[in-house]
Amino acid sequence: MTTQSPAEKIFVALDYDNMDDALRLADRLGDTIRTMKVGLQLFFKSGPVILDRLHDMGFQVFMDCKFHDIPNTVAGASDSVTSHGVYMFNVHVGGGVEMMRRAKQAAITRAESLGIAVPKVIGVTQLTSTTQSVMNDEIGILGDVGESVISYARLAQQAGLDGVVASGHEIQGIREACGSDFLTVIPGIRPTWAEANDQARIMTPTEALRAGASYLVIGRAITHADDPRAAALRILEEVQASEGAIS
Ligand SMILES: O=c1ccn([C@@H]2O[C@H](COP(=O)(O)O)[C@@H](O)[C@H]2O)c(=O)[nH]1
Repeated sequence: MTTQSPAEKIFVALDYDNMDDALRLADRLGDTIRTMKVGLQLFFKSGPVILDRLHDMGFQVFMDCKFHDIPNTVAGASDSVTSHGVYMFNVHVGGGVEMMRRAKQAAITRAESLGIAVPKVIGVTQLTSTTQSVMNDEIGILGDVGESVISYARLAQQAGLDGVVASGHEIQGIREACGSDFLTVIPGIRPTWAEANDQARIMTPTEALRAGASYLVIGRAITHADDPRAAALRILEEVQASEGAIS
């Protein structure tokens, strides 16, 4: 397993409503950050061309589309997103094992037919905006939110997925349950100087990397900063300054 630098472990969430702003930000970060996350807001405004533009600029793309549908439909969507050469995409674990299996299989089949790398397929567990009480009282899932995430991670692994999206608080439990090769992609990342906004289960970049996160997803702490590039560099400096934070 190759050791990655902190910058390689940070995915920047390009949550913009237009392609120009997204590409401008990506361009400003291009000498440090390797992977950009494209979500539904930007994708619906730009269309798939945003993926081509980011690839042309040399970025890897995490397509955060969170598929959740019947297995056949998710397999079709996985086939389509794979044909754009993305590095990673995700599906909701709540769709079940068969749905996740079909997503991964479709990704493998399409990537092999195109002779490209098979994308990492990642399962979304409990959203990082979900609190204990929202999960229990609104959604109606009983038990502890952390335990629910770990049981979803086990299901994702059983289905052959490469890892899960979870909060920083569950990294250690996922590693114990699924092993250290199973990827943990962690949003809800907040440096001490950033607002929590709508995120509930948050952690600082340094804490999450210390806990063993494979990747951090960071949006507003960078994109809403007065100087996004300075914010990204500050995060990298904080992480690098914390000895032993990087595995
Ligand atoms: O559980 C989840 C799954 C996905 N996300 C996405 O990550 C970013 C986080 O952005 P911030 O501005 O740093 O809060 C955003 O694109 C979400 O859609 C998540 O936050 N939690």
